[in-house]
Amino acid sequence: MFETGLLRGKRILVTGGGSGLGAAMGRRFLALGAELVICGRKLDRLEATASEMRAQSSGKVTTIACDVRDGVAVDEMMDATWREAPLDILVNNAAATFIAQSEHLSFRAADAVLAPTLHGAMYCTLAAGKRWIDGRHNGVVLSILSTSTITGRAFTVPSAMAKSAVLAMTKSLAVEWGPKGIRTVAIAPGPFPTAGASGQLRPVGRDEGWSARNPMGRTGEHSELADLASFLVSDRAGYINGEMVVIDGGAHLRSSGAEDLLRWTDAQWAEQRAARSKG
Ligand SMILES: CCCCCCCCCCC/C=C/C(=O)SCCNC(=O)CCNC(=O)[C@H](O)C(C)(C)COP(=O)(O)OP(=O)(O)OC[C@H]1O[C@@H](n2cnc3c(N)ncnc32)[C@H](O)[C@@H]1OP(=O)(O)O
Ligand SMILES: NC(=O)C1=CN([C@@H]2O[C@H](COP(=O)(O)OP(=O)(O)OC[C@H]3O[C@@H](n4cnc5c(N)ncnc54)[C@H](OP(=O)(O)O)[C@@H]3O)[C@@H](O)[C@H]2O)C=CC1
Repeated sequence: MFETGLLRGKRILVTGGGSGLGAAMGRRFLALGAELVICGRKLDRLEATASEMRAQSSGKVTTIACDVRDGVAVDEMMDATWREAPLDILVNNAAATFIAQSEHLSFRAADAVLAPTLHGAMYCTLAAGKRWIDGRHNGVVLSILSTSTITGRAFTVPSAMAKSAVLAMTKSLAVEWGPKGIRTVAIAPGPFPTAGASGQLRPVGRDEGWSARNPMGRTGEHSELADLASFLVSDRAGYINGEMVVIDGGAHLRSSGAEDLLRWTDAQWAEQRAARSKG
């Protein structure tokens, strides 16, 4: 789809790059000539993903264990990265979510989603941005958001709030940092099956009709999201700034995707909570 070497010479950090969509984007960036840094909390998973990537590509892959909820750890990760060379592109992909009735959310439960999804994206963006500005280096920040930024989404309220806040950051920094050579862009994916998203959002017994109800009759392919991300972070998209691109087959034009949960009974929710507390 793209010219070979579209991302040659680009150093890209993907947060949460050890699994799911982060790993899919990382693989495509490598194939297009980029050098990749992936971070997450679980070093063993990062290493396993990096080994697979190295087997498929000659590009350089570095892993860093980093909890993006911890600003000090984020600064240390950026220092370690910059010691070799400046990053060119940051992908804010790490996030957390789960379905729950909002009246049952404890403060800790709300923070378990807000901290990685909102604070993590903000800490990484600030840490990369200040280094780019100090070093007069151009940069791109791509944040992976959700169509909940357009529709809102019942039963995943902390995630919808966090993603909307990161969209506000994307638009605000486009104006503030654009003149300093930093582009900020975002993607709002619809349903793209991953172990993380399915585990958190699709417990056994939840409506199975997502594909059928999608205007395109299917969920997204990881390669489709990776293609869009590759274009948006590339110099070919150099005039796109402050925008969020939706990739969902048109699903959000029909519904937020959570309306089936309005039909869940209190007993079903109680069962969901019990399953969680059993681990
Ligand atoms: C519903 C919409 C469908 C529409 C379809 C449209 C397309 C989909 C759009 C999706 C948008 C976003 C998607 C994603 O983000 S997918 C990524 C999913 N991946 C992850 O979440 C990975 C990271 N997850 C985690 O780290 C954990 O799962 C967790 C989020 C739970 C955080 O772990 P942490 O160790 O920090 O937290 P604790 O286990 O210590 O718990 C902290 C408190 O949170 C409470 N909790 C945890 N899970 C639940 C739950 N399922 N329900 C209610 N409460 C929960 C827990 O009890 C703790 O609180 P208390 O101490 O007060 O008990
Ligand atoms: N799949 C889908 O349908 C959709 C996904 N999205 C978004 O796409 C992105 C990727 O999701 P997906 O691939 O599905 O799910 P995953 O669960 O596979 O991805 C989440 C990643 O974030 C990392 N992560 C979570 N918490 C932290 C933390 N505190 N510090 C560092 N890393 C962390 C996880 O690694 P670790 O556990 O090792 O820390 C994991 O690699 C997310 O932003 C999600 O909101 C949006 C809409 C739809």
